[in-house]
Amino acid sequence: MSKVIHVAAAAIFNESGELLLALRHQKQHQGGLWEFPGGKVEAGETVRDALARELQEELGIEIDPLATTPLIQVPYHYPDKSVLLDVYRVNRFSGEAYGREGQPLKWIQLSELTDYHFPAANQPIVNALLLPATIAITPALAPQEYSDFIDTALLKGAGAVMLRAKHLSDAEQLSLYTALSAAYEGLLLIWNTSIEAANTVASVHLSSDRLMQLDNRADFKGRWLSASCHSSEQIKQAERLGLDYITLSPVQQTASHPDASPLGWDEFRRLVSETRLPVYALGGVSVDDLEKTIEAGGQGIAAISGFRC
Ligand SMILES: Nc1nc2c([nH]c(=O)n2[C@H]2C[C@H](O)[C@@H](COP(=O)(O)OP(=O)(O)OP(=O)(O)O)O2)c(=O)[nH]1
Ligand SMILES: [Mg+2]
Repeated sequence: MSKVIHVAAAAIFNESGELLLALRHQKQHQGGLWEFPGGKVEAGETVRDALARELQEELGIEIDPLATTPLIQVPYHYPDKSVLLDVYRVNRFSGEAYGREGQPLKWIQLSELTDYHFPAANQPIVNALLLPATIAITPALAPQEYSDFIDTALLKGAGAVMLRAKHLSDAEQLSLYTALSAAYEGLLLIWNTSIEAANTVASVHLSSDRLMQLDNRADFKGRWLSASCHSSEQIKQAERLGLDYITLSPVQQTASHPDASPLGWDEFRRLVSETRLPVYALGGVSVDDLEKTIEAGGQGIAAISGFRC
């Protein structure tokens, strides 16, 4: 097995909120595809220092390495090499970016990201950029109470809402999901449901049992597909099926599942480091844990409490 190449890469945003892409030269590995600027971490260098050096060498810009935020780590095996892409968000830089190695650059809107062709390892990075940092999960409510919950959750900073309404029939849940999607245009509304009931809704979340029963994601092409994971085996299945993201729980003791033993933050960090998928911390966590979650390599947090009145 050849050595893993550790790569520091950057999702660089300018003041207008545009994202910088660079085109890899035809003769490079994964040539002719778009990339997030960066390069190999050298011996004795921290990843953030490597990032600052690469951005200076490739783009002629200066960054403060400590002002960057971890976005995602992607371990990926190409047939000819294994890489670990260590991707950071960069929101501040000085100088004007230009292709110092002759590579074309492009500032794009996030909404255009899916129009570009990237190396296969970049799919989780694209997802991480498109997904929010927080997901509010609905408690069991009467159907007419969900829009109040969503209004409050959005005010409290929720970036997406997961409809989890197991006390309602599949048909009731589907009509609720349909009505709420129409009422909250532009909101990522995720339906926690079964493979069979999922119909054609835009975003489906599976329990870990349902995840283990799924063979492939062909029926979910072009839609968000995610799952709840509690173990390394389940995470591997989610990765094998090419899911878009997962929740990992319970990170801490939680009133809703008092018998489940918590993973703790060290185990959360370890499990996250083994997968390329974006991971939300779930179970006994709140927005107050967001910074800790992101430093531990997570995408963000998912929670019920903390998003209610
Ligand atoms: N910088 C960067 N590399 C990526 C991305 N996606 C992806 O698979 N890679 C791979 C391609 C390369 O095999 C490896 C690192 O590329 P690199 O820019 O450091 O190295 P290079 O191929 O330019 O070669 P070198 O001349 O710097 O030695 O990571 C990405 O988005 N950005
Ligand atoms: Mg490079």
